[in-house]
Amino acid sequence: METFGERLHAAVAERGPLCVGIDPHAALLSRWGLPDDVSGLERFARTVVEAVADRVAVLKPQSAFFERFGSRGVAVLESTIRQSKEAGALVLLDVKRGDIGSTMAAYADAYLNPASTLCSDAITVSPYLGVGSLAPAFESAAAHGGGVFVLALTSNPEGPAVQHAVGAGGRTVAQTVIDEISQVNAGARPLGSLGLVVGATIGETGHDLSAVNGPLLAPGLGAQGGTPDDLRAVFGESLHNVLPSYSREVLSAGPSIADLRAATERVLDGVRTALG
Ligand SMILES: O=C(O)c1cc(=O)[nH]c(=O)n1[C@@H]1O[C@H](COP(=O)(O)O)[C@@H](O)[C@H]1O
Repeated sequence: METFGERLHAAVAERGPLCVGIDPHAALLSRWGLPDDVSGLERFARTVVEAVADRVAVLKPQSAFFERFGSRGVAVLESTIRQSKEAGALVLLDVKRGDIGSTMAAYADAYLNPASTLCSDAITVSPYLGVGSLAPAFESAAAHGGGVFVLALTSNPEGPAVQHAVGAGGRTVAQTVIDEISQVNAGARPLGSLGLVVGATIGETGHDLSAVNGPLLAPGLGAQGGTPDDLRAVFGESLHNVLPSYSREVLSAGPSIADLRAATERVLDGVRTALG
């Protein structure tokens, strides 16, 4: 069985280093002329999948915007995951889960076990109950060829108050997360299956990402003010493992399929140049 790291490496080699987020904000539904209900959600997600799932390496549906419509929204999420995979994109489900280990095992079953209708190629998780509490997700990912992206240095302005806090060993909380994930990924070729989330907006923070040996998801580009030029300062020597992620910057080009594709091409060109 191929690992997620192997599959992601191949997808990026074939399609380029880009993740497009599917974030059906109420404001975007309105901008696209769609109702703010489950039919609008369904049209929005289907259009994004039709426009880009056959050309981008990774699609990242943001679960919150589907959950907002209850079980019918989750049913749309299930079809979005299925259709995206069928068109050849890897699906990174953005759910940012994190809980005690025994509960984490149930989340892993929901999102990483092929028996589930929500099974995705990878998920986002939050490490603030301790990286060790995420072990059931790491184990499920390893068993099923999936991936897990752990929040390390997030793109929002509130992040540093927690993530830059220095612990007993003199390391920041974020560096502890980075180091623990690096240990699990050590030795994997061409890339480990555990990723980190590091926002493109954070600037130079002095954190050491050189040993991660896994994908570095970089949200915060576009709508949150991050630019491809910022990536060098944030990632330094680890630029080759960066997976830039855009949601609103691309989505606001819709509902025209051609315009969504053009926006995707434009951001891909921008990040290719920046990543070198
Ligand atoms: O895990 C994420 O993807 C994530 C982490 C982070 O630090 N910042 C961040 O913005 N995100 C997500 O990335 C997307 C960003 O959307 P845009 O700002 O529209 O590109 C949202 O779905 C966020 O929830």
